[in-house]
Amino acid sequence: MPKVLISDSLSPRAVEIFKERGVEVDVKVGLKPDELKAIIGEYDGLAIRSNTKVTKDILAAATNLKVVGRAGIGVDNVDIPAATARGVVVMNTPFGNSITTAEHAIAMMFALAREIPAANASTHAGKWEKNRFMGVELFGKVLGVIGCGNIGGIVADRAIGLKMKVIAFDPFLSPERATEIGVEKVELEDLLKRADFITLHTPLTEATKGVLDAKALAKTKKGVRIINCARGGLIVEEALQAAIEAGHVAGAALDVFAEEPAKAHPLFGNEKVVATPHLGASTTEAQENVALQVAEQLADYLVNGAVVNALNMPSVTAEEAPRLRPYMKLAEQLGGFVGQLIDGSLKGVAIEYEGQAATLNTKPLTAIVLKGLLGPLMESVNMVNAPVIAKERDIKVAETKRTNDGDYQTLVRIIVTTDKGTNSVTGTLFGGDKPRLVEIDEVPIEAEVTPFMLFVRNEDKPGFIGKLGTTLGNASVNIATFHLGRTAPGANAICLVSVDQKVDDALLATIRALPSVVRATELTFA
Ligand SMILES: NC(=O)C1=CN([C@@H]2O[C@H](COP(=O)(O)OP(=O)(O)OC[C@H]3O[C@@H](n4cnc5c(N)ncnc54)[C@H](O)[C@@H]3O)[C@@H](O)[C@H]2O)C=CC1
Ligand SMILES: O=C(O)C(=O)COP(=O)(O)O
Repeated sequence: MPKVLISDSLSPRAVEIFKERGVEVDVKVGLKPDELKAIIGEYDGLAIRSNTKVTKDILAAATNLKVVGRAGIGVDNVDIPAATARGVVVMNTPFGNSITTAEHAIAMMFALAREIPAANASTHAGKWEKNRFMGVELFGKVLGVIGCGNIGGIVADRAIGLKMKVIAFDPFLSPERATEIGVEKVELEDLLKRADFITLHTPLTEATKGVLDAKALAKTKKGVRIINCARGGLIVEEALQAAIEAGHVAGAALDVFAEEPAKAHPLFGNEKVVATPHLGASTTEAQENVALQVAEQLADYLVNGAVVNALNMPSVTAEEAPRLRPYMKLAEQLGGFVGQLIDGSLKGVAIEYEGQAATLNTKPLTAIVLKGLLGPLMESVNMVNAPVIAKERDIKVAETKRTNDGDYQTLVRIIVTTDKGTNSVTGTLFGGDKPRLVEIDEVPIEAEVTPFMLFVRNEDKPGFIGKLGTTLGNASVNIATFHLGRTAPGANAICLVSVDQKVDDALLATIRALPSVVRATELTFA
């Protein structure tokens, strides 16, 4: 039974779902990094929010970990490249808390415009300072949205309802989408110059880090108010403090901070600053949504192999997973086969899906072909990191799909090019679920992949098969199956022998020395 650790505070719904789906679950909230590191090796899955930092160090200790599920959106607390390198799938729940977070941004905008937190504190203190607080209207003001994705789009929609003029800076926002949601797409410079309120809704990345720095703040309108419900690192906090103290920025509402938990901060105590402790996603509704989604996604992956909302792997729906399963086995075997056949440095892989195979979601199949192919050539390759490794090494990967009018209803063919030549292998599924090789280097053959195999290319001459059989017999190697193929009588022939044990180097050398042998390769499959 797979085992999952919940290491941040999640709605109890998550535990119920894991149990219903046959996943064992432990809840340990507030672990220190060393404590998490000491126990993470026990778990197949980890469910987190923003508190748990899934660092390279933690991942190195996570020897059984297959998946990290973020009950929420931002994954800047997960080292995704390190997770990918270790084959750990990272998932988030991209929509569950977006309305809630957008509402928090709007609430923060009102709080700033009407100084509600300060007025509230003063009134509770019995001061009745009616003349001290003078707000500004939102009506007719320009709201600048930096990052107009899910949350930014919802904020824009609500702000338009408040009769604000919304302008957005987002290089990935299409003009069509901008028109659809009623915002004016602008450049950052323009936004900074025109906005009365600026709200941030980008992820924290190298490109967005410090997007509001001293230089950017200097370009803003005097009296601008700034709302950040995305990530603290988007604003250079010292620059914001200076701009507030200089009277240029009229106020800031911050839900997130560069260092969290933020228990002491130079901006704390400043009446122009409204602060909340990363509450953007904290509503009952959003927490139910994200807990339910993350538990379903993790359980689906660990139990059925379905991949939803993964940031480092192609998706596989729960419906597709059972259909894909025999193909995954076939694709991995074909990749592994050709990976052991090739000689020279890999340049390109072409994967052809024919017939039924062409109707499938082939992205995960291609990922597992690459895993099979690269596995014999390097350490620690898995389905998650294989496409990244291929890209890093400049190995061109091409997929083609075509309907098939040949002998087989379904075929997967892998053609690998190296600096020394080309090898190919083709397979099908017998009876819908049993992988079979049907062609090696364009020579037809019909064979099952077994743990120990011997591949021989030979001249098609009488007496060769007997000699090969005797050589194996003399070495006490038992033959399980013997498959032959040739393009034409007397032409190049191949034989694929399944044996009960590994063929050692000395025996391989004897086989290579047999007359008619062109090449002999030993193949192993885990
Ligand atoms: N305060 C809180 O509790 C919460 C905070 N968040 C934060 O909000 C962020 C946004 O969430 P979503 O809207 O769901 O994400 P999203 O992916 O739907 O939208 C992000 C938008 O930012 C844009 N973007 C990316 N790089 C950019 C750049 N360099 N300049 C301008 N725009 C850029 C993207 O094109 C995209 O449209 C999350 O990454 C997370 O960090 C999310 C939920 C709760
Ligand atoms: O979903 C996000 O990105 C959030 O920032 C929410 O964070 P939290 O789950 O409340 O720690």
